[in-house]
Amino acid sequence: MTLALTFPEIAIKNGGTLHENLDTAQLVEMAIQRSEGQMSEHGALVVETGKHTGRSAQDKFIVRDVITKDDVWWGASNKPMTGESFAALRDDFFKHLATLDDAFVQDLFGGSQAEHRVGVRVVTELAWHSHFVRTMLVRPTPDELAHFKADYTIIDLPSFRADPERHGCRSETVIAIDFMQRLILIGGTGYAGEMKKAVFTILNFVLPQQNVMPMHCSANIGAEGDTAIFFGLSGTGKTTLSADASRTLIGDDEHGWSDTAVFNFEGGCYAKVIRLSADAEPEIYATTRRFGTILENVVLDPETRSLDLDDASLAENSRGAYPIHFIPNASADNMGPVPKNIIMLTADAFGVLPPIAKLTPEQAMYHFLSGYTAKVAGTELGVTEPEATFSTCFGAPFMPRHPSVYGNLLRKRIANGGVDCWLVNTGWTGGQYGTGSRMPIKVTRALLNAALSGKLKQTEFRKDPVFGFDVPVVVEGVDPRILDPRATWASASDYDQAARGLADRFRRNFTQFVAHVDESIRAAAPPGVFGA
Ligand SMILES: Nc1ncnc2c1ncn2[C@@H]1O[C@H](COP(=O)(O)OP(=O)(O)O)[C@@H](O)[C@H]1O
Ligand SMILES: C=C(OP(=O)(O)O)C(=O)O
Repeated sequence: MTLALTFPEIAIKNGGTLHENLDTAQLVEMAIQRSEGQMSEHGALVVETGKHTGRSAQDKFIVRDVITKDDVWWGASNKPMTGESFAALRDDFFKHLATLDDAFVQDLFGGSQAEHRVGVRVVTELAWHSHFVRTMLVRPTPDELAHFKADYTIIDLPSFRADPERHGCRSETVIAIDFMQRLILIGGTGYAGEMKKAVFTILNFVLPQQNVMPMHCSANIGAEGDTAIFFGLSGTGKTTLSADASRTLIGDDEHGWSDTAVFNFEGGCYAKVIRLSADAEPEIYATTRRFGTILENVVLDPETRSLDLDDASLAENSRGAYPIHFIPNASADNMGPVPKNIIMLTADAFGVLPPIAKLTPEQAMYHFLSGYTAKVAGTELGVTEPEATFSTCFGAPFMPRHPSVYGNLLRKRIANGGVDCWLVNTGWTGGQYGTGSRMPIKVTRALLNAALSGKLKQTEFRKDPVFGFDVPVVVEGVDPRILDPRATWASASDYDQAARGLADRFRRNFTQFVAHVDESIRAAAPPGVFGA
């Protein structure tokens, strides 16, 4: 394999400056000087990303001809790019870089467990993107920096405009990964999240070969040293629910499960801040009022510099990025023991799934491969209201290998024993999106507390006739009616129809995995018999 790019190859305009490894204060100052953003009354850096307020999922490519075909899963999420197109793109990226007066470089790690991490050199056009990526990834110690070796290079140029004909892409936006050159090119988008998701994609490619399960999940640790992981697609509550004053936060979005630990890939969190409530999410709310936090697409009063977190006029997907230690009680080393509980979060826009259900190991594998949820408005370009989707592994856009690779790793780990699995609906209750309402965060937290404390599995369950999993009948501190979604709908027959419709969708979606799993997993499909 070719090594990652080295500095001399990164040339900017004659006499221009390559700012290497600037710290937070320097980057914030430069971002403000260059009018990339403004400071809020409490010191957060507030920036706008223009039309790019979410990931450009359709613009992500993997170079095809230099890796063996079987290494990559060419599902809808991974589009192939020829080596020729990538070469042209790479040339044009370097030409574009050479027109810039300056650029920023950060040397960072993806991965907190030293034996499983990758060194990433991130070259950005914008000071605030450099600040973002430094906030989000794992910052090397001075000694590690002195000996830093980049395994991968990311070049991130929002002002670059791709040419679909010449570069073999779809639009002026491009995110292209060449695993052999170990080079990632991100152009034509201001959405900073693309950089962190690119590192996630790298680790999702690399870690299965090291027998580590990479996961789109958050993670925290209870008082007894019991780790919980929360799988979920964007917007299902990984960040919200993992920040819990009674538990130690490992991370909010991307983790590895090795033989010895659950470890965060990152060193920061990326929270959704639209309509953020100080009451329901106090720890996250507090980060919006601190120097060092970056707020993307939050509306700022130009006179008072106060924030309006309720104003979605710039974006529904407004975000706060902050280093993990801004959350009180975060783990010092971004790691915890192997999990005792696995939570699968789903934002069910049909409003038919119960707020919590207990899964057998086979059902857990079935739901992991299915990845049913709703895409939440704004998280991907073009999504304006919740949209039902099956995103395998609860993170299809970031999984370069076949889902069965991740599924088999999960299965092995669950089979080692001592893990309880739960499905949690953070989506709609009392009817589908439009009629019902979003599950109250307080209810979800109460149910999670009961599950994680070990109390919930001791209570009485009923078997759900449509979905086949076990649903608790009574949980202390929770209105029992909300536990039974059918009882929350105005019309039970409408519920039955919607539930059977979702069960059908599950079965249709799963046909793609049938050949990859054994009969016990196939038998974990929703029976869908209610009222039949
Ligand atoms: N019951 C619930 N559980 C979790 N989040 C909820 C719930 N109801 C509403 N929300 C909102 O949904 C969003 C979840 O976003 P986030 O936690 O960032 O998801 P993720 O980290 O999975 O992308 C937040 O804006 C949160 O306030
Ligand atoms: C950053 C992202 O992930 P999440 O929404 O899960 O935080 C994203 O999907 O763009």
